[in-house]
Amino acid sequence: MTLALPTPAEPLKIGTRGSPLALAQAHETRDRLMAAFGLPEDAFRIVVIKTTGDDSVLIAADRPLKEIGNKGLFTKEIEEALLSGGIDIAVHSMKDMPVAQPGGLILDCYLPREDVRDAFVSATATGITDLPQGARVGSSSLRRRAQLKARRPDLEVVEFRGNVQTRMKKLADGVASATFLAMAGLNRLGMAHVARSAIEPEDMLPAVAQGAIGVERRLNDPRTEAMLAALHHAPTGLRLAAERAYLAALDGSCETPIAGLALLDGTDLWLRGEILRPDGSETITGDIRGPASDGAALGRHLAADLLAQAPKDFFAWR
Ligand SMILES: NCc1[nH]cc(CCC(=O)O)c1CC(=O)O
Repeated sequence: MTLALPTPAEPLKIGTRGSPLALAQAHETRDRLMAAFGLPEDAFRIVVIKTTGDDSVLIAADRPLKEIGNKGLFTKEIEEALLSGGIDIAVHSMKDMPVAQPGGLILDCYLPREDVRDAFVSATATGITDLPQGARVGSSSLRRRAQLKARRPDLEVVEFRGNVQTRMKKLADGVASATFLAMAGLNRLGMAHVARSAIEPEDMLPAVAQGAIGVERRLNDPRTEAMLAALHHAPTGLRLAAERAYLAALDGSCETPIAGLALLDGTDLWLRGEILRPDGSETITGDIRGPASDGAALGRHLAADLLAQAPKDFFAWR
């Protein structure tokens, strides 16, 4: 079924970062809009926007992510373009999105969620357990670093950034024996074959919103509101409402090793959470079940539960 929509005079401008994954996500969004409304490709224009997060000096490969900070690193310039009318909608990896959007913008359209799992990538080992004693693993994600150290304190973790190709080259050059990538990104790039194994959430709980794409728009823009409403995947929206409320209540940023995942079980949500010390020396976990319509409340309750379990100095490194 195609939906009727007023024919626009101008192509709808879709804003995105320029990385291969960001472009794949922008194309998926465009393709879904074309299919939903029976529109031709030239009804859309994909506009690439460079963000602070794409600045190669600021984001120098050996600079720890936590030094750089993450508040809107990949989103600020894109949101400015939305507000100024340079673009009409913006496509984001929800994993990288701050929990609140700037005034005048709204994020209420999610595409169907991809695989939520982390991929284990290595030429020599099949998974975390068979890495040799003291092996070097590359990751700049505080969550993955902490989760890995919690399971294998003997391993050495080194900073590891860049796109998939860059990271594969670093592995080939022996910079590390293994790394992690999101299965979602690999699938969307048609590169699932580089995953040696997919790590189940029971073994490594993913980041909040991992695998989900969100489409942001201006408030008071009825045309994009109607278009995105038709695209929105409600089950993904219910899951992310719980996960993002949980993250917001923990005041999460990329300085905080936080994991969280909601699954739908009929009309109920099952939300699991984990917070860790950055060195993996302590892990606090919890879960909660309840009606999917109460997702945000479930998220806040789980966050409060984990915070109540945390010893006084648990967040001292913040
Ligand atoms: N922080 C970078 C980032 N943001 C989203 C993804 C992958 C796609 C996703 O999780 O939706 C990645 C790379 C990675 O973790 O491998």
